[in-house]
Amino acid sequence: MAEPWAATSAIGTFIVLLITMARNLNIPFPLMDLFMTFFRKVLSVVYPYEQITINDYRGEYMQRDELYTTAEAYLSSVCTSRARKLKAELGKGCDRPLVTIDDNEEVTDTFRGTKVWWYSRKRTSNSSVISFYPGNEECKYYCLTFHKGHRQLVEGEYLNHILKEGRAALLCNRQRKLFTNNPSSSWYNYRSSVWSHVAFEHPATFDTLAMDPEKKAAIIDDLVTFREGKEYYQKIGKAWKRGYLLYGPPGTGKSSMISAIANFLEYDVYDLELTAVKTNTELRKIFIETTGKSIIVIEDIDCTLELTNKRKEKKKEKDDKEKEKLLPGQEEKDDNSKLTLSGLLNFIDGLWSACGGERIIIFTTNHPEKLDEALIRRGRMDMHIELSYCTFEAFKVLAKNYLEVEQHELFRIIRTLLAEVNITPADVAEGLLRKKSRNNDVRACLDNLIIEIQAKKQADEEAEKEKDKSKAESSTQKALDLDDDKADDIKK
Ligand SMILES: Nc1ncnc2c1ncn2[C@@H]1O[C@H](COP(=O)(O)OP(=O)(O)OP(=O)(O)O)[C@@H](O)[C@H]1O
Ligand SMILES: [Mg+2]
Repeated sequence: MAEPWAATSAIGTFIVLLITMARNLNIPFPLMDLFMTFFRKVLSVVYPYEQITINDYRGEYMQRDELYTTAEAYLSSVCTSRARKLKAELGKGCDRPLVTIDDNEEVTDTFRGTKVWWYSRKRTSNSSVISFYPGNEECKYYCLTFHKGHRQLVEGEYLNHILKEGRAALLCNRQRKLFTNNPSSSWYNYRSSVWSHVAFEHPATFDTLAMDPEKKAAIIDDLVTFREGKEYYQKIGKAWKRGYLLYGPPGTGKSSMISAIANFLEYDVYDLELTAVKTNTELRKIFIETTGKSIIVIEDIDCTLELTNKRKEKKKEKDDKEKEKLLPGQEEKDDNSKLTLSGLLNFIDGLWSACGGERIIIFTTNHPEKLDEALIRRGRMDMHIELSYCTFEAFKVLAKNYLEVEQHELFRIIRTLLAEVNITPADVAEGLLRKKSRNNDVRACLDNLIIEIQAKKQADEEAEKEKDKSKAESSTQKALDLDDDKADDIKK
């Protein structure tokens, strides 16, 4: 049997010839119809192929069909080596050109030992109506042709295989994004949406992140387990999401770690600015408009909302008094008209998290002790990660990245100093930076760092002395005040 496309074009030419002949010989239509029915029956015996058409656009509003885009990506990743005519396109949201088979080109693919044929085709409309929608004048489509004996395999498994592999290929090729939420006052403009985005291009990775190697390995292990845990999460009945609380002093790498996680998992980042959110209802809308394979970040959570223990307690007393005056049902309505801790908690572990694929939520703070326990309990913030002052191990990572040195005689002095002084990786990184004034010299950079750490040590010691001095002064003052009180009592 000839290849399907050779047979198809031969049959096509034969039919065109027949119709032309029938017209020339004035053969009546019913007779011709009878002949065609008979011809189709014979054809189904001698030509045992069936085909599925996958159109580029579909529906009343001409949306792009996902099966077409995933098939395109699949063919681009799997079959282009077998095609002779290719085309390259820079798709929307992609950071690399997509090379795929050109129009009117054919390729074959083999799935579980079964051969299938893909034809890329273009149909041009004869209609003179001008359409707003793309694809109305010109429709591209793929014809997937297969032996009729393999119909079940193609419909049941091969198309799903195309979807899965094509989605994975699209994901590899896409430009990742950094989203920020727009103030709700601008949502009602038809052009603006809840989130705006730019390309996410932060270069921080786990290789450039200076921290204890064991801790780093544990975090990477946790992320890999999460990424590969779809079936496991389903089995244990948990939404596929994970929360990380990053805490530590300013400049210890919390934001850098978020970028490292995003680059490692190849996820988008949604940087949620809570101060721009006024109510729980707005928060719900914002969360619902995030997509799967994303990281939702709330930086400096202790500064953005009244979520700290003390403020909450004070407020509780006030709220309790006010609630007593409210009518039944009014309380819930009022909670939705402002942003509350319970509103935030609802969305961390509420229903939203179950839809649309895996998500990670990350909070950062300089003061974890100020946060409400409910907010950071395990199950919400599953892993608490402390980013601390620079240790010698962390310094070695920075030295390797910044100066490309793994050993140096000055490392010994730096090791001793780092054990005594609290200095952030940000300060160490700045001290190591290659500069023209340091002639890009490794020794000059390390010397400069030693000077900086020694200066920090001195400053810390002076601050400590100052603290002791003021402590002593205040206790002397207290003692004096006490003496005065006693003297007054005696006088009385
Ligand atoms: N652990 C680290 N490893 C590598 N570089 C670091 C690290 N910590 C800080 N840096 C450097 O310092 C800069 C500031 O760090 P980063 O913004 O990640 O700190 P942060 O903990 O988020 O601080 P803040 O609490 O003020 O937001 C980074 O751009 C990076 O160059
Ligand atoms: Mg930060």
